[in-house]
Amino acid sequence: MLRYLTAGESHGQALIATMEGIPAHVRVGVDEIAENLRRRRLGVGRGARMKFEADEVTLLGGFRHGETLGSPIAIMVGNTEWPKWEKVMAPGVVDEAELAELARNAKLTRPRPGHADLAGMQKYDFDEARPLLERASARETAARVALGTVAQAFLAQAFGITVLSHVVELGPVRATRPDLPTIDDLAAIDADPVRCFDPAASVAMQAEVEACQKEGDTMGGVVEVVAWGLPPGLGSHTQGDRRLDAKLAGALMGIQAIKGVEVGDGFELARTRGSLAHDEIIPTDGGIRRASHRSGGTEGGMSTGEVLRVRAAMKPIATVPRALRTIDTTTGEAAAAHHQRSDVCAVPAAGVVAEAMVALVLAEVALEKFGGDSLGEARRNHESYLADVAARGLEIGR
Ligand SMILES: Cc1cc2nc3c(=O)[nH]c(=O)nc-3n(C[C@H](O)[C@H](O)[C@H](O)COP(=O)(O)O)c2cc1C
Ligand SMILES: C=C(O[C@@H]1CC(C(=O)O)=C[C@@H](OP(=O)(O)O)[C@H]1O)C(=O)O
Repeated sequence: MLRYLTAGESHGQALIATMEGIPAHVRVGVDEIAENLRRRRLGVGRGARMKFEADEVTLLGGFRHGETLGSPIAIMVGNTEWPKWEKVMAPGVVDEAELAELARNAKLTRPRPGHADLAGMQKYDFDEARPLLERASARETAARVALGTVAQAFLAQAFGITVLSHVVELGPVRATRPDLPTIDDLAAIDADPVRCFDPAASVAMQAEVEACQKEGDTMGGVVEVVAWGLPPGLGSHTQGDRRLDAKLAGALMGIQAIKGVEVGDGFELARTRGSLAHDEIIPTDGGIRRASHRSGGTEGGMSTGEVLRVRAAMKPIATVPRALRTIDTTTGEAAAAHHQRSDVCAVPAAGVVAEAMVALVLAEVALEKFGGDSLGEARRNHESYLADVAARGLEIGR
């Protein structure tokens, strides 16, 4: 069983991520985690904070000599900007004078439409947005990317699974994407400023972000996560909450600002006749293959053994510089929503977060199917299952 939690505020001292269930002997180090955190900060449209703040990774538990121990993992991602926020975010009691000073300077009483500010103030009984936005902020996704890196290392080393992502839409611009991207297609995607496969679309997307920034506006978009090397049979048709599709949708919708998820051709399939919507099964030498790849690699809530493809739609950033209408909660009067600094577009970064979430789901369902307290045990269980599937003439031809 895989379970994980994150803690920590956006402008707090650090984020903490813990995870239990990853087998022993998975090789993963600070450098790999730091590299994925670096990827998460990239992309056209990210705000000023991404330039001056750094993620400081410390492995606090669950690792020894570059490998997992099979014990609970604890990772800390430090905020280098903490000294500037020590007073505002002090976890301990602060004296009355200091509290009054903070209130005079920084009370956020004009909640932003589209962010957690207003619903959070209503629900948690706060008279300003600061205590809400701190945890609602997507800064938290750094902790999930750290965990996702460990999940990715486990998937690669135990089963040969690779998980990557790319941007397929940014605002109104759509990329012409390959029906079935290869690992090579997406391996170099970080070199593109919007992490897009299609060079012409990338140029148009960058222009769109620039125009948006000039006009004091913000943007959303769509990312696609692709996973290669899955065996058939991860997830289960037997219960709604065990369906791989349900787990993927839940995990992706758990990312801040994600408002829609599609598995495979998703909504497009709803507009297509059955004769053209499904992936026909064709015999090959000693096995089977599919004539198309519309399902995205799941059927009946289980992986089919084909390439997994899932997309997530991100709404535009809520902190719109051309401030939106709101109220001042101290007076009840109409006001402009608070705005200090912000990303204009964080879709390329959301792709890296989506990769981490898909990897965490795949690690969970793979552990459910194959178990294993050590990497070797998980690997053996996987190999013996594949050998059995092949012996029954049902091997997936590649
Ligand atoms: C990587 C990433 C970066 C984000 N950056 C910002 C930002 O700079 N400003 C902002 O207002 N929202 C940003 N967001 C979105 C907010 O976190 C999100 O709008 C907020 O949590 C409300 O979304 P929800 O309605 O889905 O919870 C970002 C989201 C992600 C995934
Ligand atoms: C810090 C990160 O993203 C932040 C996510 C975020 C939000 O509201 O979600 C708002 C911005 O922070 P601030 O309001 O302090 O400028 C982003 O920079 C990060 O991704 O590491």
